[in-house]
Amino acid sequence: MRPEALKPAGEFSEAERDAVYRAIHERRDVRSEFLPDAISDSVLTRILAAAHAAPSVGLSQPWNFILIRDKGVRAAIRAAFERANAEAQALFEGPRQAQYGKLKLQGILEAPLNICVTCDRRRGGPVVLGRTHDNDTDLYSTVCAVQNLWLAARAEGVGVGWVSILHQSDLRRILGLPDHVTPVAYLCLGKVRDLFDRPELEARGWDRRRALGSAVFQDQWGVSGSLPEG
Ligand SMILES: Cc1cc2c(cc1C)N(C[C@H](O)[C@H](O)[C@H](O)COP(=O)(O)O)c1[nH]c(=O)[nH]c(=O)c1N2
Repeated sequence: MRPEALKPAGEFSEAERDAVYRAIHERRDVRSEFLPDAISDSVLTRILAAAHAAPSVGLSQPWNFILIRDKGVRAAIRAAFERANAEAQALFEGPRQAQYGKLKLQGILEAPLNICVTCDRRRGGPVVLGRTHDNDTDLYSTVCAVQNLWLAARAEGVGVGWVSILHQSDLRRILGLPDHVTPVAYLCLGKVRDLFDRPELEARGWDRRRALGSAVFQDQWGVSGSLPEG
């Protein structure tokens, strides 16, 4: 280790801490609220730099960001979504099927910018530190980049919607991805004025957020559902 690379961790002021938590809690998945205005290059660069600062297995930084503005490309993706979405709707039964049909689950054409975040499965060579016993850690790293992007976008007043109702094969064909590159996230981005104050799927009665206590166990699976002590 080069000692000169170490510096005091430094404390966040209360306002800085509040801002971080605000971005986390006020981040939303956006499908309909996109404004048509272009995202400026400086804002986009900051958002992408935040994504690119994500943790990655063995520092392999396996992501790429494909910026998609072309209307023809977006129309092809939108058509692929429509096909996949019809298949998805058929998988739900009873009243859920009709309820699903009423949800808007993408803003591919309304958002001025789409970004496909991909993972290069060869990045870092055949043996990557930390990936030796879990080959999917490159994909997890890429998802970390997506989350950084999503949070930075919130702070910049830019909405992000993740569209996963797409056959990977369609994405590969339309975007010309080589076999060793996996599309991880297809994102729609645009400035927003209004945002839901809670997940839209909750506001529309599809599902509810679960209490933190139901997600936390002590020492073993399911031993208790209480919050950690401390
Ligand atoms: C991996 C993955 C994939 C998808 C999503 C998210 C993630 C993490 N979400 C968004 C999802 O519905 C949303 O995050 C939750 O409903 C919680 O809402 P907020 O993100 O808090 O607004 C999402 N939303 C949507 O309308 N269409 C989609 O295809 C997807 N796909």
